[in-house]
Amino acid sequence: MSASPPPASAYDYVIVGGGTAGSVIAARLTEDPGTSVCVIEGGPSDVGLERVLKLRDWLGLLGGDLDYGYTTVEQPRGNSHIVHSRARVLGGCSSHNTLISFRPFARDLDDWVAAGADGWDNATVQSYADRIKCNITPVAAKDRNEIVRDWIDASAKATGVPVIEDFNAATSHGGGFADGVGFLSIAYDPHTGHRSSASVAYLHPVLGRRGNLTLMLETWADRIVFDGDRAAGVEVTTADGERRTVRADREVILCAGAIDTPRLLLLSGVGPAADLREVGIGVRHDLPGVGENLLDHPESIIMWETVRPVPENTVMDSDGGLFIRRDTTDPRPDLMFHIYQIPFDDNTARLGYDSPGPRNAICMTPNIPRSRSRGKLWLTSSDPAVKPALDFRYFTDPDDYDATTIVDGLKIAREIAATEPFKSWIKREVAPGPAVTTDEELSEYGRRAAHTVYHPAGTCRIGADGDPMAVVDPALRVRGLSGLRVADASVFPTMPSPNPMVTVLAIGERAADLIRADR
Ligand SMILES: Cc1cc2nc3c(=O)[nH]c(=O)nc-3n(C[C@H](O)[C@H](O)[C@H](O)COP(=O)(O)OP(=O)(O)OC[C@H]3O[C@@H](n4cnc5c(N)ncnc54)[C@H](O)[C@@H]3O)c2cc1C
Repeated sequence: MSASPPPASAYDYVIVGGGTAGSVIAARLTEDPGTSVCVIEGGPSDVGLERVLKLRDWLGLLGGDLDYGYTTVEQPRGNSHIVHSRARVLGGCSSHNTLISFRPFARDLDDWVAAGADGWDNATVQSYADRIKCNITPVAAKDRNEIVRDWIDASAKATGVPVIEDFNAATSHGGGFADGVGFLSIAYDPHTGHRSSASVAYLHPVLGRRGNLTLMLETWADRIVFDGDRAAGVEVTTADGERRTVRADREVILCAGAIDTPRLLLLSGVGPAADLREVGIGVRHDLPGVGENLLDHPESIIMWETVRPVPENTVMDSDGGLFIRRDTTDPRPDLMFHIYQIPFDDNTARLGYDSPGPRNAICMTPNIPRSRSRGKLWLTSSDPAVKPALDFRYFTDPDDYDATTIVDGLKIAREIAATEPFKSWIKREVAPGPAVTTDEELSEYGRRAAHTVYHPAGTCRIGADGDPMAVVDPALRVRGLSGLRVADASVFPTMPSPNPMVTVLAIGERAADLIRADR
């Protein structure tokens, strides 16, 4: 099967990035046979690529040939060793992530509207989430691991939160939930264990069937080409090293993700003028918000050795979630935990902790749903091959809210580990270990062993017209230029409380409508 027609010189729309949002937009726009779309994707196809499609193998993809692997600058109050995995394959991060699927909460979207994202209210965004084609389902009965069941029971008992059977049922038409614990909802096929990623759900069914959809794989977008203030195409380097320009008669749509979309704008002279001049890039358009407002969900880890091997059945070794609400003035949870049924030990091993065998560890990773630290991304060179600098400024918020949240999380995790039926699984606490007890010690350990839930976002945020730091308007058009839109995780004004992929998919769905409406 030929995946797509041979490249032409011009298309109606050129999409940079066949990732999570890019796959949705490409599929939706080409439903109209009269609209031509070219997707420039840095990675290969995932069709038939079993190591990608088999969801349980996700961890093996991190750090490999399908991972761009972005490091950070030194984090004086956090962990300087975090590597931010970003997928280099069709489907983007939905092709190497864990596909945990949460709709955003109503209050998260109220925050967006308050930040100037007119039209991104809860009712509208949920109606786009209703359209998502990925197969999102709570963990199937056969995949429900005994230790996760016992952890859910113990969490409910220790913390008083309800057991929730389907988290998204509570969110989609109910606005969200305050707290709860349960098996996660995951975008997968329980019969095959395969991903239901953005590429699987949106592109695979149409590849080779739509003459108006062209994929340029293993092709890197180096710069946006402008005709005056209008984006007229993209300069790319193809798999065999050829440099060429792919022209867009209508629009260029950037879907390269929260790191590579601002990187491409900056390389194209769109960003903070002084920063661009410093690296010798001519200023096309002074847009000070590009690369600012770098958001994430930071997490830490507590690990135990188990008395007997953890049973094998699972979706992807991280099948349960717990939400706690400490601040009762807000309807949303403010502390989340994933459970890992494997030793998730990169950061603890670096700190000198031992690691139980592969089937003899259980971990909890408390994370901060609405972290108050804000980071920045910038270029250190005009060479497109040089990776940008990322400074998440982890744990730098003035009230120490972020570090306090992690300390609370580690303490709650210990209470759960002391509660039956989970307690009977535990042989010993491996990290941070029983000697680490005071808030100061827990904060120090929690920040040094910190990790990312892999959710960078916000670096080209939506905002109102008068907001100088807004990069795109509420219709996702880059401010001050024409023919150029951004649609991916970089447009988030603030971070949705839970895992963000469903929000990104909904952005893709709505972006397609906004693009069609402007046509
Ligand atoms: C390991 C991991 C686990 C995660 N787990 C979850 C989870 O369980 N649930 C959840 O909700 N979220 C999860 N996330 C986050 C979620 O996957 C992302 O927020 C989301 O997929 C981002 O989508 P995007 O469209 O913004 O970017 P991406 O999906 O990253 O798409 C960007 C695409 O652009 C391409 N690209 C980039 N630059 C260029 C260029 N210059 N030229 C050509 N192509 C380019 C890339 O190859 C990629 O395909 C996880 C992320 C990771 C990394």
